Amino acid sequence: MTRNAQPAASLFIDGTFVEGEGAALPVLYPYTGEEIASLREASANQVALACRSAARAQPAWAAMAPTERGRVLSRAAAIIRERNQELSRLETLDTGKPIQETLVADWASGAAALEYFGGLAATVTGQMIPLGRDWAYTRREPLGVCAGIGAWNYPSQIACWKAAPALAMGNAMVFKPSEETPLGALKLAEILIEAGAPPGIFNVVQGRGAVGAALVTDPHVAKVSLTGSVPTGRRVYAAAAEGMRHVTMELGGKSPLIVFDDASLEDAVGAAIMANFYSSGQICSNGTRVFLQRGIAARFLDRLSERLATIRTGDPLDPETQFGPIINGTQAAKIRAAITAGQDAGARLVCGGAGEGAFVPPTVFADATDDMAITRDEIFGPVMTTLTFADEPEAVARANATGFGLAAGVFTQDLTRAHRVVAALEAGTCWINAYNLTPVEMPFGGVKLSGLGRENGTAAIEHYSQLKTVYVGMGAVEAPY
Ligand SMILES: NC(=O)C1=CN([C@@H]2O[C@H](COP(=O)(O)OP(=O)(O)OC[C@H]3O[C@@H](n4cnc5c(N)ncnc54)[C@H](O)[C@@H]3O)[C@@H](O)[C@H]2O)C=CC1
Repeated sequence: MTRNAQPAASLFIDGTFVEGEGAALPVLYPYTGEEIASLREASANQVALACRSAARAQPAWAAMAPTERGRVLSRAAAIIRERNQELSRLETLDTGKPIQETLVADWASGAAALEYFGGLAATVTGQMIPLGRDWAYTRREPLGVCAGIGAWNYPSQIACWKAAPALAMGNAMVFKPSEETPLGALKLAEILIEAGAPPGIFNVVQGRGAVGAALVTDPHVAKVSLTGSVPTGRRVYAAAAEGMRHVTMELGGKSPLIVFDDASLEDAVGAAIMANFYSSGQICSNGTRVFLQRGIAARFLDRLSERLATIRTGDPLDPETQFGPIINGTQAAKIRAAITAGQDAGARLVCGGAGEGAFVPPTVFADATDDMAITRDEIFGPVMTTLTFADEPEAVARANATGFGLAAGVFTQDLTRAHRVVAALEAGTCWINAYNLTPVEMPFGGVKLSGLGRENGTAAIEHYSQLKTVYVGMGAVEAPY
C-alpha cells in the first residue's frame, strides 16, 4: 500500500482546500523518514483570510438551534467511526505511533468528543434571577472566532477536543496543527463539511510557530486554546493578553505516580507502563516520576523489567507492533541527551538506554534523586524515573515539589489514604488505581505551570462561551432628579 498521504492542498479555508503561499512544509513518516506529503505554510495574508472567513460564518452558525449544531457534530462523529481504519492509518503515518494505538486512542477519542459536545449543545441554558418586581437572566453566548493550536503527539484528537466544544457553543475555529503532524486536521475539516457544517466554521492553516503567532494576534480571534510546551504557552498567553483574549493552556508536565506498599503490584506496574511508554512516552500527562514506597520498590522494578522485555517494537503499520519511533531526530536526540545526563548524574539504568535511529527504547532509571534533571525536567519521551520514599507525608511533599501540575496518580488499596493523598496533590487531573485514562466525559487540564482552563466534560463549555447578564425592569424608573 502506498504511503503517499498528500492532501488536495495544504490549507482548508471557507469550505475548500487552498494551497499555502508560505514556506515548504515536508511531512515525514517518523519510522522511515520518507516524505509522505509536501505541504506549504499559510502566508500572513492567508491566516487573516481564514480568520475573516470564520468571522463571517460564525453568526449564522451561532443563530442555529443548538440541536441542529449538535446534529452536525454527531454526524461528523459517525463519519469518523465509519472511516476509523483509514483515518488511523493516516494518523500512524503522520505521527509514527503504532496502528494498534491510533485505532483505539486518536480518532476514536475525537469522535467521542464530537458526539459528547454535540449532545451537550442543547442542554446549555441560562439562569433566571428573581429580583422582586424586576428580574434578571443570563445567556451563555459564544465567544466568536477561536484559535486552536496543536501539539504533534495526538494531532487529530487535539483538533477534535478543541473543535467539538467550540463549535457546539456556536463559535467558529481556525486551527493550526503542529508543523510535525499537519494531516489529521485537514481530514476533520473535510468531514465537518460532509456532515453539514457551513463553510468557514472550521478552517485549517498550516505552519510553524510564526504562523501560530500571527493567528493568536489576529483581530478576529477572541480565544486561543493551545496544546504545547510551557515556553510556548508563556508566549501565547502573553500575546493573547494584549487583546484580552480568553485562553485555554494545555501544557507540559512531570507528573508523579505514587505507589504505596499495599498496592496491587501487577496493576501498579501496568499503570506505570501506560504512564510512561504508550505513544513512545510522548504524552503530556505521563507519570514520569514514579515514587515507590520502600517495601515494594525492588519487586516493582523486577516485575517492570520482566514486562518491558516482552514489548514488540517495530513498524508502526504492523498491527502487532506495540512501540513505535520518536516523532523526529531532533526529539530523539533530546531524549538521548536526557538519558545520558541521568547516567552522568549517577542514576542507575534499570533498562533501556539510547537506542538507535528513530527508536529510543523504554528506559527506566532507579536510585534517582529529586534534584536530578531526569526528575525535574519534562523529557517527552519513554523515560521513567523511579524514586523511593518512606511514608505518605514525604511522598506528597516530594510529588508536589515541581513547577508543573498537570496530573498525578496514586496506587494503594487503602481508599481513605487514596482520597487524602489526591486531595493534597497539586495537579489538575488525578487517578486512583488507574493512570492516563482521559474519557471525554471528564474535565482534563493542569494547574501551576501546566496550564489553565479545562478541556472535555461540562467544564469545557465555560471555556468556549461567555455570560451575558440581562436586567429586566418591570415598572417605572425611579430617578432622584
Ligand atoms: N496538556 C496537554 O494536554 C498536552 C501538552 N502537550 C505538551 O506539548 C509539548 C510537546 O508538543 P510540541 O508540539 O513540541 O510543543 P510546542 O510548544 O513546541 O508547539 C505547540 C504548538 O505551538 C505552535 N507554536 C510554537 N510557537 C508559537 C508561538 N510563538 N505562537 C503560537 N504558536 C506557536 C507550534 O507550531 C505547535 O503547533 C510538551 O511539552 C507536552 O507536554 C502535549 C500534548 C498534550
